[in-house]
Amino acid sequence: MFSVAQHLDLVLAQCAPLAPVTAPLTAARGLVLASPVVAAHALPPFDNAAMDGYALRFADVASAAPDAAVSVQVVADVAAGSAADPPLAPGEAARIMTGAPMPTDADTVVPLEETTSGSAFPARGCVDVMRAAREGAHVRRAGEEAQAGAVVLDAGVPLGPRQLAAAAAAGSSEVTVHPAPRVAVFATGDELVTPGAPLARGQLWESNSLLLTELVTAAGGSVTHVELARDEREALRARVATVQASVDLIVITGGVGAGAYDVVRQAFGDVLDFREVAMQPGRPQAFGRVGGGPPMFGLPGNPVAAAVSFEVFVRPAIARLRGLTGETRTFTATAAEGWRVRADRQQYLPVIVDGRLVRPAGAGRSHFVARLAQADAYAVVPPGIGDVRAGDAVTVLKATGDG
Ligand SMILES: Nc1nc2c(c(=O)[nH]1)N[C@H]1C(S)=C(S)[C@@H](COP(=O)(O)OP(=O)(O)OC[C@H]3O[C@@H](n4cnc5c(N)ncnc54)[C@H](O)[C@@H]3O)O[C@H]1N2
Ligand code: MOO
Repeated sequence: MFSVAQHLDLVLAQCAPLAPVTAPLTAARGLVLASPVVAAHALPPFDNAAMDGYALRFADVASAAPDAAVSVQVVADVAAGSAADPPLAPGEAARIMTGAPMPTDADTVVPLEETTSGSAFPARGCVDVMRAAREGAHVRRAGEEAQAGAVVLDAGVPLGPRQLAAAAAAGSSEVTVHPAPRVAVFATGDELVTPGAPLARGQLWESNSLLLTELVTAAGGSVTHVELARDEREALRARVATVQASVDLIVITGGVGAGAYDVVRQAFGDVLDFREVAMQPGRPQAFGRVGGGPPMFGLPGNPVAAAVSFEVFVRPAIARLRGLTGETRTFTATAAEGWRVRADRQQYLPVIVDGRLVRPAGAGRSHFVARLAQADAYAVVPPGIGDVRAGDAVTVLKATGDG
């Protein structure tokens, strides 16, 4: 029997970050940076106004007060996007809009609310300044957020909405990223039929391929192939051989047991590592490569076992292929009620999370796929701990797709 950690070591040793590619920002969401993003220019690129108002020399209006306004002559108008740099003589000002470049001759912006201009906000003529805070007020300085060449995003960062905005603001149109792993999902089992089709005696509606497709997608993989395979050894080998050149990972469920018709073991028993892992559910596991193919998982067919095996082994493998490091998926919670635990295996019990409390979702049997829908995480109880009592602190593994 192998520990969970030992089996995870075997898996991760076979998974390396995928070779970097260049992607346009618009196609990079969810991908992980392989190279840092550096600022092509200073951020902001030029001194600019932080408020709609008047750009002027502070010295001209330093004495301004509500009862002692100082008049300035507005001689120019600078809109955002304007390349103009109007000269300003002492006592002169330019009307300026938020984001517009500061005239070289000005050092301060007086917001329109601090003048007598009111809603008229004139672009020419005399305006009375009632207050000027300080020299440099309401000016956003070139480079105050980042200097040209500064690292804005480090390698290893996953690109979400805010990171993509930062890359765009830094002047990047494309980024160097690890591509999303392409994943093939196979469900196996002669007893399985498509959901909704009539069931004959001995048949079951197939759910693992959808479960795994959605889990892979939510974990940042790209499912490019989904197939329901029959319990025929040569046919499964042929299908895997056909698909493996065009994917980065293969996930098969069912047929890893020692039963007479367990097709994954029959087809790949000589090339994959078939292991008993000290976990409940998910004890039978298979992993390895077929020929020069990509890493391949044989997960147990019981749906809860497949779901747990995904979180414990497949998700970390996908994270590694994506170039992610240090993904933390666990947190500590308190058991709202107790439950039984087998002492010889690491238990993964589907639980309902309620703030910092967790309680079992359903009975935690490995074929209870309908009740799995109530769970939003798995309580992880290491071997040797024994039963959990109400009030105990427990480690909880987040379920993919629930944040
Ligand atoms: N004699 C023993 N029998 C079993 C053992 C054992 O140690 N000795 N282990 C049990 C455990 S634990 C598990 S888990 C399963 C693993 O077996 P397989 O991976 O070969 O899974 P299957 O036999 O193919 O299926 C198990 C169960 O799950 C249903 N299933 C399978 N695939 C799907 C799917 N895509 N969608 C929905 N349901 C699926 C299948 O119909 C079976 O009911 O072995 C135990 N037996
Ligand atoms: O360990 Mo099996 O994986 O319980 O259902």
